[in-house]
Amino acid sequence: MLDQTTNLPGLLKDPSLLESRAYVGGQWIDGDDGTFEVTNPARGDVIANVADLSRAQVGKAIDAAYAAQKDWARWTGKERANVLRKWFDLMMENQEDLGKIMTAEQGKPLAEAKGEIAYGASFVEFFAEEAKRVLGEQIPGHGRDKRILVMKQPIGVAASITPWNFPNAMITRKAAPALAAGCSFVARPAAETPLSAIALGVLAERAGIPAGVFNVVPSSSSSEVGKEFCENEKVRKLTFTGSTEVGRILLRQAADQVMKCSMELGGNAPFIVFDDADIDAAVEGAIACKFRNNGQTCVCANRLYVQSGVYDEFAQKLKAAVEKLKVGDGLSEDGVDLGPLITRDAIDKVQEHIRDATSKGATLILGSDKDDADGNFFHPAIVTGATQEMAFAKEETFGPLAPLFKFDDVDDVIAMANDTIFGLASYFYAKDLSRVWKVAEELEYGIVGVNTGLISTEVAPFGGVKQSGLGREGSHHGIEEYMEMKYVCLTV
Ligand SMILES: NC(=O)C1=CN([C@@H]2O[C@H](COP(=O)(O)OP(=O)(O)OC[C@H]3O[C@@H](n4cnc5c(N)ncnc54)[C@H](OP(=O)(O)O)[C@@H]3O)[C@@H](O)[C@H]2O)C=CC1
Ligand SMILES: O=C(O)[C@H](O)CS(=O)(=O)O
Repeated sequence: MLDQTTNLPGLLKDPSLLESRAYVGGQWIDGDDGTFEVTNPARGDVIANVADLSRAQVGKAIDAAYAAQKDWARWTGKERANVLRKWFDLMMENQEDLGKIMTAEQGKPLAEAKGEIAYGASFVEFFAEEAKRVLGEQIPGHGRDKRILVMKQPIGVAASITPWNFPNAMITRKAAPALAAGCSFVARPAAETPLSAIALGVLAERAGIPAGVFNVVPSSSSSEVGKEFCENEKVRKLTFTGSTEVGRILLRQAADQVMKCSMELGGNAPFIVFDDADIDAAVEGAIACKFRNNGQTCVCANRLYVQSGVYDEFAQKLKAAVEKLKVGDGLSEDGVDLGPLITRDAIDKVQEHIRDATSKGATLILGSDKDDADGNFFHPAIVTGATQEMAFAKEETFGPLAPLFKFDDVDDVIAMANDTIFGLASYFYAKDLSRVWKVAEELEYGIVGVNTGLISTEVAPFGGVKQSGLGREGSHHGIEEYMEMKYVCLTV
C-alpha cells in the first residue's frame, strides 16, 4: 500500500458532497447498525465511516418511496424531465469533485472517474428527454362497439443493487429511466463504494427531486437488503448489476413475488482479430476493451482470439502498447492509466488465472504472477498459447490479464467464442463485409462491437443473453423496464 493518507474533504471544491449518512424520505439519517468503513484501495486508509442501515431502516426507505411514488407519477413527463435535467446539470457542474470521490473509494484514475461521471450523467440527460415520450396506443377494436387503448404506466417502487466497479453509472443507468417513468427508487450501493451513490442523493435533493422519490440505503450486509427488496410487497421492480452467481440468488428470492427483474450479470467477452483486420486499430481497441477500469468491467475482453496469419504481429504490438500503460495512484499521479484493483481477492484471481494457464502450457510474455508492488496494485500481464482448457476460457478474470488464443478457421473461432454460459459483450476486427455479417449474426451475445473495443453508450440497449442477464438498459428500450402495459377495452 502507498504510505499516504487521503484527505478527501481537502481535495473537494464542495466538501458537502462527501456525505456519509443515508438519504431516506428526503432526510439524512444515521444507521441503526452503526457505521462501516470505506477505504481507499490505493492506500488502504479509511476515507469514511458510512451509515450502516438495518433491514428495518431499508423497509422504512421502501415505505417512503411507496408514499412518494403516486404523486410523482402524477407530475407531467415534462415536469419530471425538468428536475432530471437539473440533476444532470448538477452532476456535470460537480464532475471534478464526484470524480475525486470515486477515485478515492474505487481506485480508478481521476480522468477515468470523471469520464464515468459524464457517462453516468448521460443516462440522466437521455431519460429526462424520454420522460416526455412515453406513448400509449389506440388499436382498432375487435367489435364495432369496442375501442382498445394501451396505456403505459410506471410499475411503482423500484429497488437497485449495484456493484463497486461503476459506482455512479450503474445507479443512474437504472434510476434515470425509473424516475423518468414515474417510479420511485431505493438504491443500495456496494459496500466498497457507497460515497458516489450518496453524492447522487445530495444532488438529487438539490435538483428538486421530491423527498422519497430517490433514496440511498448504504449497508454492510448486502444479503439482508436483498431479502428486504425481494420480500417487501411494496417493491414492484428489482434491478441488479453484478455477478451471475448473485443474480441467481436474487432471481430465486424475487420469484416468490413474481417480481419484475432486470439483471445485468457476468460476462466472458471474446475479442477476435481476423487476418484482414487493421492490426494497429485492433491493438488500440484491445487496450481500450481489456484494460478499461483495470479490466474490472463485465464487458472487458476476457479472451483474445487472433487468426494465425497475424498472431505474432498482434502479440508483439499489443505487448509494446501494454508496456506503456502507467500503473499508479489515480489521485496523486498524473497520466496514470491503471489504478489498484478493488481488493486483494481481485489480485488473487488474476494470479490464479495466470498460474492455471502457465501450468497448462501458456507462456507469460509480459507481467508476472507475483505482486510487483505492495497492496492492490498489479501490473498488466499477457499470455500466449492460451487454450479453451484454461480457467479464463470459462471464468471471468475481472483484472488486467490478456490471454491470446490462436485460430485458423472462422467457424472454429465462432464456436470457441460461443462456448460459454455467458453472452454479454463480444468484439471482432475484420474488413470483409460478408465475414462481418456472418460473425455478427452468429456470435451469441447481446452486444457485438465491430472494429471497436468500446460499446458503452446511453443511446444503445445494453444487456446480455444466456446467463449474462435479463432486460436492457439505456436507449429508448431502457424505460420499458420500469413501465407496465395496461390494455383498456372500452364498449361504446
Ligand atoms: N453485467 C454487468 O453490467 C456487470 C457484471 N458484474 C459482474 O460482477 C462480478 C464482480 O462484481 P462484484 O461486485 O464482485 O459482484 P457481486 O455480484 O459480488 O456484487 C454485486 C453487488 O451485489 C451485492 N450482493 C452480493 N451478494 C448479495 C446477496 N446475496 N444479496 C444481495 N446483494 C448481494 C454486492 O454487495 P457487497 O459488495 O456490499 O457485498 C454488490 O453490491 C463479476 O462477475 C462481473 O462480471 C459486475 C459489474 C457489472
Ligand atoms: O458494470 C459494468 O461492467 C458496466 O456494465 C460496463 S459499462 O456499461 O460501463 O460498459
